[in-house]
Amino acid sequence: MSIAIPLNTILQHSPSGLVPSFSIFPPTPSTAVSVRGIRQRCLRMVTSCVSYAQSSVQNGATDAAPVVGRNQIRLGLPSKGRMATDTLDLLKDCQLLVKQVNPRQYVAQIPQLPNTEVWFQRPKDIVRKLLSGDLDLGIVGLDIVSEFGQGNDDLIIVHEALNFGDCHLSLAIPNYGIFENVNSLTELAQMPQWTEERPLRVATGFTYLGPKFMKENGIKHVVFSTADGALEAAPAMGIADAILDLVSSGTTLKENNLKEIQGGVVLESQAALVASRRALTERKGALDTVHEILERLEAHLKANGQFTVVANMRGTDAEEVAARVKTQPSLSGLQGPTISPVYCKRDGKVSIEYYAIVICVPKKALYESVQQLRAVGGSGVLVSPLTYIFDEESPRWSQLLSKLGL
Ligand SMILES: Nc1ncnc2c1ncn2[C@@H]1O[C@H](COP(=O)(O)OP(=O)(O)OP(=O)(O)O)[C@@H](O)[C@H]1O
Ligand SMILES: O=P(O)(O)OC[C@H]1O[C@H](OP(=O)(O)OP(=O)(O)O)[C@H](O)[C@@H]1O
Ligand SMILES: [Mg+2]
Repeated sequence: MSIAIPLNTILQHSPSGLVPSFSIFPPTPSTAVSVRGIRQRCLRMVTSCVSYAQSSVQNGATDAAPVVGRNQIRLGLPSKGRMATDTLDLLKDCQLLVKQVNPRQYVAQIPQLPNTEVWFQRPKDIVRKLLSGDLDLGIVGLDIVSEFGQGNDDLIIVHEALNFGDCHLSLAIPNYGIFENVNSLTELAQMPQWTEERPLRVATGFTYLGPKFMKENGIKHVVFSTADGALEAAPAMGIADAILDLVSSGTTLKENNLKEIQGGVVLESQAALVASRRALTERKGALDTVHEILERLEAHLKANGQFTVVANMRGTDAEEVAARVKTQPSLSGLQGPTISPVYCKRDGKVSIEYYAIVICVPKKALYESVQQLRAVGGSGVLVSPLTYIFDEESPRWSQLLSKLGL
């Protein structure tokens, strides 16, 4: 298997494989950050680039930044792209409003987390900076974590399903010409066209995951090229035979006469909360902060998929009503229904003829649940959105502690 990757890509994609001779962002102790401070830092960066123009370039700090060097916990969020707004919206929904004075200011605060500073970065730089110790936590797509984290043990996925940024990394080929009847990875690999002299040419921005996937699938004669975007044009331009890129709606593939193939999905991705193991174990306050963020995220995301449903039911006592409700599969709620007496006043006397039942139902099962409620005598059904569901303990928190060996 031969792999053709431009030198600059190799440099960017090897967080641990470089021997850099200078640092773009030298690790600095924690400071109160001002716009002037950032400007000065950028100026220092430019000066370094100029005076070391002949040197190799590393993306991020030279060495892993010392964990004891600063007190603030740093959370990296996407500075632009399709993840940026959704990330801020999710945090806002968790009452973690990010206060950014100006969209061009790359540092911000979350008043609810006074020991934490937010740094806006490109997603790939968030992963790089988690590895170099310049960030402690981050929200990025799993695709970027896999591509730029390269299986590094220091990266820990704290929450793998933040419910936005859904896409998958997939191999796609033209739906015409010699590929017309090729519909699987096996069929693609078995095409007689690919030889050592004329390998399958794949265009991709994923120069770590691409070759890894091909190797794992035993595809020998393959060569990779890379570009920064609009990869779907490569086959029609004659630059590549196939592409390996992110797909969400599938429109870009379709519009460029490309198709996905069976067995060609490299990974499924959505936004995730990621942390540096070193930061969580060594930086004071980092574990408490991630616990709070995780609890808020889980409570919000769990509630997001559910409605609270309240209905009145005529009955003789709470147990009898409960027994009737329990005959219906969609009416159990989180831990069974809550049933309380409704006190009515009739002829000057207080009596109990109705019971109020409260359940949480998955949004998708709402109509089915209303029908089931009616079937057992429910009336006056009220439906309202749920904001948070805090479990006794967050399951991901226990998983995190065990990953950290705590
Ligand atoms: N259709 C999609 N195409 C690309 N990324 C997607 C898609 N849907 C969700 N994502 C997620 O959004 C992340 C950011 O993608 P986006 O293209 O917006 O930003 P970027 O890659 O930083 O910018 P650029 O494409 O300019 O390099 C991806 O890494 C992925 O996790
Ligand atoms: O399945 P779809 O919904 O059509 O989305 C997939 C496309 O979106 C992304 O490109 P992006 O918009 O980031 O442009 P880029 O190629 O310039 O990065 C990705 O690289 C695909 O080209
Ligand atoms: Mg893009």
